[in-house]
Amino acid sequence: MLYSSETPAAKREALRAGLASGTIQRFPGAFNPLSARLIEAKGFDGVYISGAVLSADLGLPDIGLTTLTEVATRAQQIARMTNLPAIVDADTGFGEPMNVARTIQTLEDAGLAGTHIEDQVNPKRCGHLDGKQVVDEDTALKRIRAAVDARRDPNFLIMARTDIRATVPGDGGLAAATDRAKKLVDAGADAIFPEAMATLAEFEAVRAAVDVPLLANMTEFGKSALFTVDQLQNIGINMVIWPVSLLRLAMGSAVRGLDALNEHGTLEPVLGEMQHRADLYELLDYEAYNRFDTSVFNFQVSR
Ligand SMILES: C[C@](O)(C(=O)O)[C@H](CC(=O)O)C(=O)O
Ligand SMILES: [Mg+2]
Repeated sequence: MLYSSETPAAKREALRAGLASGTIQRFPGAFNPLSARLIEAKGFDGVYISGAVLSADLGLPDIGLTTLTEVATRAQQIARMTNLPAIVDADTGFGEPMNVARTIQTLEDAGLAGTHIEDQVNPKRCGHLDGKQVVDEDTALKRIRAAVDARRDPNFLIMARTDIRATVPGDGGLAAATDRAKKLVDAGADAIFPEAMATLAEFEAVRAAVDVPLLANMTEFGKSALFTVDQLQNIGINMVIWPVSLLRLAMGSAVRGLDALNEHGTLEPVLGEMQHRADLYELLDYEAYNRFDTSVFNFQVSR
């Protein structure tokens, strides 16, 4: 109850072990602390905390409007609800290299297992939109060096994301991405997130270029096709995220529910789409709170 029973240090060790295991680590995106519990209950390996979801949750587009304080606060609320390692999207690191250093220490303090810092200019864009721009190599490497130097727990995962692929048309973009990935690793990045890869062959090219763990972003309606876990595992990807998917599913369901309410004046026809009260209480571990204090849990739920 009250949740996680694992320390942040133990979760970071588990993440490192998972990435070294040879089995791809599956990280769906939690859109709130409760959904992190569901991800754990369903047997996934970790929880991703998306900047796009964090922004959308506030009703904002994903264009660098959220602050470090907002991101760290929400990430802490999510991370502390699960025993799984959680990694959070830190966008461009919230400023210059010294801000990046502060970002890393703040996210360590918030109990995260790791983060990714990208090489877009400020203000950033969703990586799957056209018209985004990246910073020059020197600036990109300085961000990663600052991040690595700032961390106190050597197991806190610092992943470098490069958005350069989609900023250069054709094969030149892929060459730029493999080149930047290598340099980011030399600068100390523990893992690479090559953003907006169009094909499996493109992921394979990055795989051949660097030895560190690689992340694949299976976000829907973007530039990458939706490869399966097996396809990604077979080409040596170490971690896959579905960053916004649970929010999209939940919002899709909310749209259908409101339409049904407009049409029928009751939600009776969509009860099957809903999580039952009993399942919610199970996910919340209501009974553990009962054991703690029987005066709190003094009712029955009927199916
Ligand atoms: C991974 C990502 O950075 C995120 O914030 O979740 C987004 C996802 C998306 O907008 O679909 C990105 O790919 O830029
Ligand atoms: Mg993002």
